[in-house]
Amino acid sequence: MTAKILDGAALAQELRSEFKLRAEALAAQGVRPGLAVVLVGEDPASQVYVRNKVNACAQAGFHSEKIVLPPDTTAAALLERIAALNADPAIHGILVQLPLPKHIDADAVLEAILPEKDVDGFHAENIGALTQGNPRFVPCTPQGVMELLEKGCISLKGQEAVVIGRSNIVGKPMALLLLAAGATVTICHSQTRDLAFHTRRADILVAAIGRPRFVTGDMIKPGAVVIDVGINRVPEGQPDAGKLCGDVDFASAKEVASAITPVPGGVGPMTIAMLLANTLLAAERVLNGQHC
Ligand SMILES: Nc1nc(=O)c2c([nH]1)NC[C@@H]1CN(c3ccc(C(=O)N[C@@H](CCC(=O)O)C(=O)O)cc3)C=[N+]21
Ligand SMILES: [Mg+2]
Repeated sequence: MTAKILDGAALAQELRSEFKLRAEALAAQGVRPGLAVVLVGEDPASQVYVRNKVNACAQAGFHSEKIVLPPDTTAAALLERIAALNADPAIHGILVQLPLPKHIDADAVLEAILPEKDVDGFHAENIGALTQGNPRFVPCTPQGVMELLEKGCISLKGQEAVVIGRSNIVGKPMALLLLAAGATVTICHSQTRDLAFHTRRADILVAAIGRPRFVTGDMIKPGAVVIDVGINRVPEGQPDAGKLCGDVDFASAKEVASAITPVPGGVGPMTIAMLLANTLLAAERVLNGQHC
């Protein structure tokens, strides 16, 4: 058996065409959705991601602003920029690219973004709302995974879902969304005693570990749905060294799973699509006077 591919690139493209129409409808009512992306420092990977986000905005007819600050920017200076964006009526969504330089307290920065402009869904108020089952802005990567599962007609009610990774950005919100959808959820992490014991029980397995090709076919239950959130470089000495790969060893996993997301072309493009979705939502809420 070889797994069905869950094509995130194709679904993201479909969604982005829909967003373009919704943006035009909003613009006709006098509101052009606007996203500000703030990058501190010169990390090459971050520069690529930020460029992709700004390009996606342009393609969908959104207004966007890219704000690039030097690596030695102080927390105070960054907070000042965020305050200005909070007050800017042309900006509906604010994204501060992570990771931030070590001398800046990232949590304090994320809390400074107005919750109604927090299109990443990282503000404590938005995480709290998600936890209580009244989601406002949901973090983009896990939300993109839910869209892919829905598009693939993968039912979650009563299913055993196992998430590897407990980050605030992916693992924890992913687990909350799967729980809300009726799955029985296990969160595994670096201190989990017998990881393969858990992964082999999973009907839905989400890998968000940050280790190239870590999850191999023998760790997967036959027929499981495998979601690969990892974005890594293939280490030297392995086939395709230097290319992009996920946290899942695709070659062995696809022989065991019933459905699987590829890297690239799986979860990554969906993350960007959900960023646009959240920005639209923020702009629509302003138009409708719903400040949540
Ligand atoms: N505040 C904040 N919000 C984020 O959402 C955020 C962040 N910081 N910091 C970094 C991570 C990473 N991330 C990705 C988004 C898209 C792809 C993506 O489109 N990947 C393509 C490949 C891109 C390539 O070729 O490098 C794919 O998987 O097909 C990857 C990674 C968002 N992040
Ligand atoms: Mg994690």
